[in-house]
Amino acid sequence: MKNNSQDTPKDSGKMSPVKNLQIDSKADFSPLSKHICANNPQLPNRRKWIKSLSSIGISAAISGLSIPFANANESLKNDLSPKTPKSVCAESLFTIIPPFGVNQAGITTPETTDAIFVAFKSVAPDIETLKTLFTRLTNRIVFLTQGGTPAAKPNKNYPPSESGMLGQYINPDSLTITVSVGATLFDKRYGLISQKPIELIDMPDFPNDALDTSWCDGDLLLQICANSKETVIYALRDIIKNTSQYLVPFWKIDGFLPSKAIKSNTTPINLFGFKDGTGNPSKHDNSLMNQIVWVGPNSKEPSWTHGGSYQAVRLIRQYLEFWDRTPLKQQEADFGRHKGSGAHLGKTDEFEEPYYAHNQADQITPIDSHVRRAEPRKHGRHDAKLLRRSYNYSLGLTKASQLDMGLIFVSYQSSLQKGFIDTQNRLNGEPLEEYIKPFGGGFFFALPGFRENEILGSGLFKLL
Ligand SMILES: C=CC1=C(C)c2cc3[nH]c(cc4nc(cc5[nH]c(cc1n2)c(C)c5CCC(=O)O)C(CCC(=O)O)=C4C)c(C)c3C=C
Ligand SMILES: [Fe+2]
Repeated sequence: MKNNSQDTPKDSGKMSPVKNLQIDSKADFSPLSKHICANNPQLPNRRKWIKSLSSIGISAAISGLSIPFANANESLKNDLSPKTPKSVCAESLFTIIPPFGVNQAGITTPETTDAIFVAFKSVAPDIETLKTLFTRLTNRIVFLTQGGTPAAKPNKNYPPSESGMLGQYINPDSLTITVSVGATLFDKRYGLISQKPIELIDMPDFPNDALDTSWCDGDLLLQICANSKETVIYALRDIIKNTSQYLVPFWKIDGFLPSKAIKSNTTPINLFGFKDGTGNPSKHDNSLMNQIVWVGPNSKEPSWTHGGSYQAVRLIRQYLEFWDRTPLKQQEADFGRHKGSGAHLGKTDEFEEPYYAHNQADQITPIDSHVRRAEPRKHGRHDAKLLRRSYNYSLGLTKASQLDMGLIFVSYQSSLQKGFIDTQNRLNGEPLEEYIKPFGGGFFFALPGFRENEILGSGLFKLL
């Protein structure tokens, strides 16, 4: 019988399939706790939950047998996009975001309270070893995101198979692990040059940037999201333990979002005290997502990229002490929205369109404001062809005894140029720049999704 260690399935460097158990995507993954989900008020009791698991074959996972991870049932197989689960309870330790699909999870799936972004340099000596790395990574993602019992305890003369920090059962906790690659992975080392996504470049300096190279770029980026700190830390430790021959962590930053907003599925409020995310395109609009987020067959991109997305990550320090001494009127003018409601200036509803959408001559929202520069609405909506999925960070104090806090700005887009770069160029010189300073991040390409029995990035490797 196999367990979930890094050698399951065979870690031979060949594109060996990932085997797994079947799980019913419609199964009840509501929490055991007494918490009542706003969108799932009818909770089953513990016995019912365990029954529902055993009836779908999870018992093998719970008892630590062969392949301790689960995957989607037939209906999920037929519909591979990682849809927002219908009865997600943000507080639930038991929510599984299926890792399989045409697109990776963690992009249009619900935001979580916690995240880690970690960039790695690859030390895999050749392409075969790189394939082995992606096989291992896939196996760990499949296990961690669906939970189960860690591998059996080994001989006491060896290190344990995992950290043990989550106890004897690993809950899925809405965990997603999204894998992206940087432009440097396509350098001479692995013979991948011809397969590079055409717009993938190292992140350039923008005018307001003060980039610190120790916080920039990387061969590979993991975005690890879940609804607790311990779940994201556990996942990162597991991945480091299982990939340390191939990957060296290069920079890492922890992100958080207000749990109140995540639980109630409302727009998170950022560190400046403004609702942040209101203007995003709807993740539930598949055709909009295909246009704005996912690389598709209508592009000139290499075919293996279809279903992937360009990812822009910007580490942006926010000068909070300075901001907190700024008059409300100025704060609202800088953003172009009201502080409490998040509505456009002069409006009351968060989602109401601004005056300038219908009349470009209107000045209620200053021309220079953040939202107006980002999304001028000169030709309708979505001038900014990107989907934002940002987190706050907190790194302690600067050498000047100021709060070292800010935004891990993350956007996904089908075109880096039409998405992040064009939008950033419109924002260059905005009044908000007095309060923010980008110091790191990078441009990456989030790999397409993978099916059960497939390996992340297999499309890329098959072409070689
Ligand atoms: C290049 C893209 C963007 C960067 C970088 C960026 C930084 C940044 N943004 C905020 C806070 C807010 N941004 C808001 C809206 C908004 N921002 C961008 C793009 C970037 N922001 C876009 C495309 C939009 C949407 C505009 C619209 O549709 O009208 C808002 C308003 C609420 C919302 O729509 O989300 C806030 C608040 C910070 C603090 C920041 C850097 C630290
Ligand atoms: Fe913004």
